[in-house]
Amino acid sequence: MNPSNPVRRALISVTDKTGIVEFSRRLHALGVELVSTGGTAAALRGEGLPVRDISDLTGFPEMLDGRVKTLHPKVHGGILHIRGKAEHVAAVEQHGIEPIDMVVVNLYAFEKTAAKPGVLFHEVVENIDIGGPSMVRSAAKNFEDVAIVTSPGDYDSIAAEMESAQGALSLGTRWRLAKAAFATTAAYDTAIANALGELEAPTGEASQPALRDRAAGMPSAIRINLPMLQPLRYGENPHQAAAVYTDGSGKGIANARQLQGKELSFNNLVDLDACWELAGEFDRPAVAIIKHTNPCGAAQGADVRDAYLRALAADPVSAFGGVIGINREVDAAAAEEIAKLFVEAIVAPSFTPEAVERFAAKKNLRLLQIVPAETKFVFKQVSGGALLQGADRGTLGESDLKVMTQRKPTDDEMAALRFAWTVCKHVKSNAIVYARAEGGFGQTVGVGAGQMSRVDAARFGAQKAVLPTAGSVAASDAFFPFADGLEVVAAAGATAVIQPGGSVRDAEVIAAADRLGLAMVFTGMRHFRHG
Ligand SMILES: NC(=O)c1ncn([C@@H]2O[C@H](COP(=O)(O)O)[C@@H](O)[C@H]2O)c1NC=O
Repeated sequence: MNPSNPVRRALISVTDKTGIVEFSRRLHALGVELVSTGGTAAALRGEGLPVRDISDLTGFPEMLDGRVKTLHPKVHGGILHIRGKAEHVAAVEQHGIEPIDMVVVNLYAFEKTAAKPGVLFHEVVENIDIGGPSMVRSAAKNFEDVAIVTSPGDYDSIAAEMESAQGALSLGTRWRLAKAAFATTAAYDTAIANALGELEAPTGEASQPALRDRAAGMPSAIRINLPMLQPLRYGENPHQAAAVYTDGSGKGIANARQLQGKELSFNNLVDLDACWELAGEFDRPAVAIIKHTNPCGAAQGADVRDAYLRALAADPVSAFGGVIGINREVDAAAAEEIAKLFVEAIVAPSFTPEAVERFAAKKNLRLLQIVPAETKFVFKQVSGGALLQGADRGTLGESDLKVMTQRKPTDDEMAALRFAWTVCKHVKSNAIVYARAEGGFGQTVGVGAGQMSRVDAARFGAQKAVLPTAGSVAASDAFFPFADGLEVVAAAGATAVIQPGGSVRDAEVIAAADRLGLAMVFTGMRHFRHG
């Protein structure tokens, strides 16, 4: 096909019929013959469009419950022959094969079907499209002569281009469509392999439900298929290339909507993810200010402004140039305060128009509006392979907390301990978090992050504290192997401690806590965060 060879015949076979009538109408107006499979033909005919049945083109009925409709040499020969090759043209003429210049296909909704609660095994299998991907691949391979349209989002621009070019499409457009088509079939097969990989073996019974036996465990293989959303200027450092990729869900940091500000950097996205995850832990208004993935301040408050001011007060020096995560809509009062500080980026579920107005003067400040996503797995690449683990969704129930000391925490201490423990989960190991809870609203006091020894984490957290550590509480992401870390915490003036417990020297550590007058709670759960 070239500009002087317009599309004469289009084969249309779509499960998602969005926009197909309007697109077909425009093709028909350009003189294109419409050939279609059962349901699609009915939909087009129902709107008064002249359609030729696929069975008329193949000379064969659609059969086997739709398993065989377009799987025929008259279809694939019509798509695949090279128009400029005499032998190909002679062969199709000899066999009465009519050229198909455009294929419009979208596939059986496999993923949607497989995700249906209570779906039967055979229903999942039946929704594996065979004929559709075959046509998509044939047409994409022969992009020099054939156009392949797989996305309803392309209908309008394709029709418009054809209308301005006497029914033809440029090679550039066909190349772009072909690449998108192969990405579509790759993603489709990935989805099938992923879904089937988690199903129990078939029993042959018609009523077998498609249960996922590994729903709570790990996938049998990792097949990642995430298209690039946009290239980034560079990675962690300027000499590293980088880009951001999307799962297409429209949720989470990768898909957050940027309302204003400079181009996002790799480090911005990493830090935004960290602060959103932390702020999102709390039901009350909460703000997390992050530097290098660790919180320099995190707090709850009566409203967003209050939470922000309390988070900032925890370490205003480190907060300079940080990123901020907020778990609530940001209003004008909060924006007014936040705009006084130099920060790189802010992420929140929404911003009032007045808040957006307040930020508008800060042209470089990146504002991101996010739809929360539930992260199921955390992926880490290592040389020669990868590690996959369930996301750290561990939370504390009432019965998980065991008071180990003679003194029980007061209600205020307990509120602060719970807050400190939640923040600690988001701090690089070894982590000690000092916190307090004025009026029940948690606030970090000092954060000792990413130290090679727990005793250093306890020391640095206290040394860095701007707010008084006297009267605070402390959380430790893993057990104290010796009493020394606990002694540092007590020397800093903390009155209560929360930690997993489980050390062979727990008895020693508990005795030290009693000797120092501390209240200490065990959680039975560790929150290491290595990287
Ligand atoms: N079996 C075949 O030959 C075949 N040819 C096309 N399809 C699919 O049938 C669907 C459209 O069916 P209908 O036009 O009947 O609604 C499309 O999603 C298309 O990808 C087929 N179905 C499954 O493999």
